Amino acid sequence: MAADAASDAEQRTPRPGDTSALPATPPPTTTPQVPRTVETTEVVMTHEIRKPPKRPRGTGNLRMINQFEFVSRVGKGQHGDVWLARDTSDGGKEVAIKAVKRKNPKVDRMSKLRKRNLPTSQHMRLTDQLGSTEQKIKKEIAIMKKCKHPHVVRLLEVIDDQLHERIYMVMEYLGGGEIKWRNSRDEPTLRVDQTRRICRDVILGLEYLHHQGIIHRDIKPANLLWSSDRRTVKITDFGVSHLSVAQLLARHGKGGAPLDEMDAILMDDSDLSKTAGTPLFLAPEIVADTPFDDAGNNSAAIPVRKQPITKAIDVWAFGVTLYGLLFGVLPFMSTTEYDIYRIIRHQDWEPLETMGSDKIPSGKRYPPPHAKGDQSEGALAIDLLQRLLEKDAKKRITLYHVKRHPWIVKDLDDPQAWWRETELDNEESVNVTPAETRSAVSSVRFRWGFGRVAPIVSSFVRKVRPTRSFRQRHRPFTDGDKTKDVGVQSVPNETRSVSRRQSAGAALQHTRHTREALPDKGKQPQIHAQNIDITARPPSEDIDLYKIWDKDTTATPKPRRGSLPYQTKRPDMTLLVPGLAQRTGSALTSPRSLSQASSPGEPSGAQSPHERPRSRNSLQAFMRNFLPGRHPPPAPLEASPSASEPLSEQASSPTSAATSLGRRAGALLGRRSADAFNSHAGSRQSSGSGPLTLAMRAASWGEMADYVHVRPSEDLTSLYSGERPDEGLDEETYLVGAGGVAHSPVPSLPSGLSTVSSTASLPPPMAVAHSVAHAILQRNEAAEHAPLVEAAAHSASAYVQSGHARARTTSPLVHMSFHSRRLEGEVSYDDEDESDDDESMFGDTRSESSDADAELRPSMSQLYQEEDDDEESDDENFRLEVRTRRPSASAGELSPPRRSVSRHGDRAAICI
Ligand SMILES: Nc1ncnc2c1ncn2[C@@H]1O[C@H](COP(=O)(O)OP(=O)(O)OP(=O)(O)O)[C@@H](O)[C@H]1O
Repeated sequence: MAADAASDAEQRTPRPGDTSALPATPPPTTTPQVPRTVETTEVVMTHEIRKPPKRPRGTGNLRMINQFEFVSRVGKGQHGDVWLARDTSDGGKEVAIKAVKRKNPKVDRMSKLRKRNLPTSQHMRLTDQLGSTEQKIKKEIAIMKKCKHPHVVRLLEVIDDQLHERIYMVMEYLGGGEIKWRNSRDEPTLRVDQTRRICRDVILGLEYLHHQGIIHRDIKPANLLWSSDRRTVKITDFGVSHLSVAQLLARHGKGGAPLDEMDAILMDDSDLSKTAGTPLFLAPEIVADTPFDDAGNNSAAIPVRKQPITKAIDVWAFGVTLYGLLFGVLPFMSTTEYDIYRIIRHQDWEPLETMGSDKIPSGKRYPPPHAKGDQSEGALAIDLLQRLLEKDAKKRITLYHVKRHPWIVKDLDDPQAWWRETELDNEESVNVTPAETRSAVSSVRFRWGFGRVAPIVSSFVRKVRPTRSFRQRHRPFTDGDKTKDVGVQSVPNETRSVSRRQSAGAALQHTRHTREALPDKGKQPQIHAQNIDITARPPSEDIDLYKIWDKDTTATPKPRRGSLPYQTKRPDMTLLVPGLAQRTGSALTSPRSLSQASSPGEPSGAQSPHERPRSRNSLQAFMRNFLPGRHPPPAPLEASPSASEPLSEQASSPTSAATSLGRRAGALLGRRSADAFNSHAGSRQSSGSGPLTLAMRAASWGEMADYVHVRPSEDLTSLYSGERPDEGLDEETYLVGAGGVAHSPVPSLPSGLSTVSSTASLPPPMAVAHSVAHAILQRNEAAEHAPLVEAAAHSASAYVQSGHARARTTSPLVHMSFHSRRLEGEVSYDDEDESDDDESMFGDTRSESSDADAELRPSMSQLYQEEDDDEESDDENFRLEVRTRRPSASAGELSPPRRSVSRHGDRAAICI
């Protein structure tokens, strides 16, 4: 009996390479005439931020958003941090909350820079417009709302905090964290059988996603999370995922929702042409963009050109992941992005001798294990990898067959039962109706939509800061002006739909594109099937491993024009986008610590005082840490204050408050020169009772006291909130105030240029301009740069004098950075409240320095453009940067907050 069962099981279990043993392709999904809409998730959409309840003293002071209490940060993503939180309305149930900013200029710019280095596609224009942070968040939420599966992380609630322009995505919490698949010696940490179990979970999750028309696009170990008991693995991070309209059409056919009513953004299949995901895990068809190889030959040896981007990219990424889990390294490795693309396209992979932490022999790839009839653990694994890492997407194994591969089911007592139990019930498949799609997006509001006034109002409300009046150009500040206390008390809870301003063109294009592609209802699935691979095909039909792999695909291709391998570029270019740690090499904060300082839901104590706050909220957290007793000043300039002395007490003594706070500001943040700071102690004393006043601030920069307007209420917020951070200060950085140039405010760094005294008799704007020019000239010692630099300085000056900028200068105005001996930057007036920007990102690794490019725009007024418009111009070239710093509240006449770009060209970045 047992023997019969065993032989039955053996018969049922396909042998590796025995294609006949693999189950037949599943029958096509039956197409319902009128697709049934199944509400798969009950994601709560919350637009109201409730005031946290008062809690008795001593019961903790954790930050709350509605009923959720933030506990600790568990991860950091590109768009925001992920927190462990407790749902106080549900017995303290643990949830994960991803807090993302709707707009992230830094990420957007970086992705633009990156995008320019990538192969373009016919859809690039459209996808460019769809690539904003806001757009990604929308898509991620809309996609996650569709998912309810044991192996996909669930979205539970979306909290839309309009006031702070943040979205909180409340998800189920996966306490086991990311899969740790290798140790520091690049050895695998998982046993082979553990890897197999993980794979089974991933296959089920992926199969479900594909069934829903969702292509994940970023499958990798980091996006696979363990449950707390480590029994289950779930797929997370839908940041670049895609909901394929073609796939949905294939499922629902004619009965599907009319496309032109569907959301253009969510359903745009042209989005697939974007290179998204993690480079090392990208499929060959994503990184291939021409029908020719890099040597210009129409090479049949490379079978992956111009292939449609389909769900097969997830299968490839799963293959790379499996390889990583088994061997502790990835199959295709390189230090540069360009090179990795070439390797993925052309290079073969090799298994290591053993796999897993239990070091099971893996065997060789050639001859293929199936040809030898080898059914060992290693042979089966290699066979599966061969099928997964098939460069030709058409020949790549499908998930249906992965699920039935002998290695996957090797340790299952009853694979048939597993297949049966995990089969997706077609009847329960999700359909996306127009209404559902609309609500998936519009229920999260990203802009207020009440006409033309809305942007102005919302912009004002969200940008206004307690100590900043940049937005109040029509209400000049006076000392008695109550508007200094303007804060944001309440925000109308509008429920209008998403503004499509940014993507109106995209929607239009999409509609056209869609209609052209779908001229006739009856042909819909077929037409799309030409572009998008929507049907599972048996992998056995045309897979011949020898045929594919015996071809010589290792010839080094000639680099294409416009896509130079990274290494071939000028070495100094790499200096233009260094990490902060590389650039500063000093007591300044590292990029990591800086980034970790940013958090909307920062629980107290989570930040170090050395970390720069990025937002008003995190600034408050920072300030808490800044209080005496928490973190002693690292480099006291004077005698340390009593650690137990509270801030308020210190503030009551003007001199001591000013001195001690100023000292901490200088020492902790490394922003100001110790010498300058001390030499203006007198000014500091005039600062009144405020914590760190403008007087102190100005004094610390060598500014003249005459220009200082003291506002007692001003505190450190004015210094940091929304202003350009000085995290990038290094020996190449200068800060220029009306009174001169302060160089190297970090004491540990060499000081070359100290002040420019010759500007004392000039009015502040001119002084600034001259200071800039002087500083640059001194630094560069390059006379040939003089005209350019002077032109820049004068233009900056004209800008200031034209009334667009402050009439008076009370704080460091000019921030210049020399990234390298031949520096590139741009001229831009940037009011972004995105303090995590740093000038390095404006360095363009591709642009060649050329005097021909070096010109300032004649009219600075042209610099005033809409925020969205200037994104375009960012792309053009990157030369010299001039940024407008946010003035403080008492800065007098203020300019409207605008930013834009103009160019000219020497290698300096100037921030005004
Ligand atoms: N539901 C969750 N439970 C537990 N930890 C999570 C959860 N979601 C994310 N994390 C942790 O937070 C980290 C960041 O998650 P996120 O999805 O933001 O990653 P990312 O891919 O870098 O982000 P982004 O989409 O912004 O690029 C993850 O690597 C993981 O460690």
